[in-house]
Amino acid sequence: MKLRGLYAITDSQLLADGKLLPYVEAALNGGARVLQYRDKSGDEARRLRQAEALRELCNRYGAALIINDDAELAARLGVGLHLGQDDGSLAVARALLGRKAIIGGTCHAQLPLAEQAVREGASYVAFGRFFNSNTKPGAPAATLDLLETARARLQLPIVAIGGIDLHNAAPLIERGASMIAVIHALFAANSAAEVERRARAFSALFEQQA
Ligand SMILES: Cc1ncc(COP(=O)(O)OP(=O)(O)O)c(N)n1
Ligand SMILES: Cc1nc(C(=O)O)sc1CCOP(=O)(O)O
Ligand SMILES: [Mg+2]
Repeated sequence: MKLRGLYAITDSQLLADGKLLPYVEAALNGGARVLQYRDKSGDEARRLRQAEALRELCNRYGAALIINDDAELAARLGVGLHLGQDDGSLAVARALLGRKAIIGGTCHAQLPLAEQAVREGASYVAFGRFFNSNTKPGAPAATLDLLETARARLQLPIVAIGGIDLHNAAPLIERGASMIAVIHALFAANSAAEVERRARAFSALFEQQA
């Protein structure tokens, strides 16, 4: 599938109390093309149950499901994977998940990390954080210039992440981001209808620059 558009990432706090499935469905209905299941709890049974439900939803909407951090869970479900610098080897994950799986890697603000991720078989690279992030305030900062340089040097899709909202997303797409990954500005909403409205607005930014 083409990796372009809104990349929604779940958050266990924002999507507690029965919000996970309705809010994610609203994001998919609003046009999110990729969904990452990001859950830092060690509750394996719940993680498996939730990830299976998300896989069913994503299949229904023709979106890709990516599991954060957990190559074993991704392999068990036959879905994609996102790995950070401390989450294990991309090359090992590629061998485990096969050549068709979508596998992404965090590259912070460092092109050499992206070049290494390419060599190890990544499907996309992620740079960030571009703005102040509610979800991850301590993440190292990346610049728009880095994005432009990366776009010129790398042949694979680039994901931008960190503090992205409807007011600051457009320049990231203009400067080379194929996808924008969003947690707070998408899911910190009072209703599923509001999540869908935001997802539509994020997705429309890509149509304007097609
Ligand atoms: C699309 C995307 N980009 C970056 C990250 C961050 O991954 P990581 O550095 O491993 O941090 P955690 O998300 O695991 O806290 C991501 N998850 N997704
Ligand atoms: C999970 C994550 N990784 C980042 C990085 O820079 O690698 S920033 C981030 C949080 C993204 O959430 P929000 O859209 O709420 O800022
Ligand atoms: Mg990680």
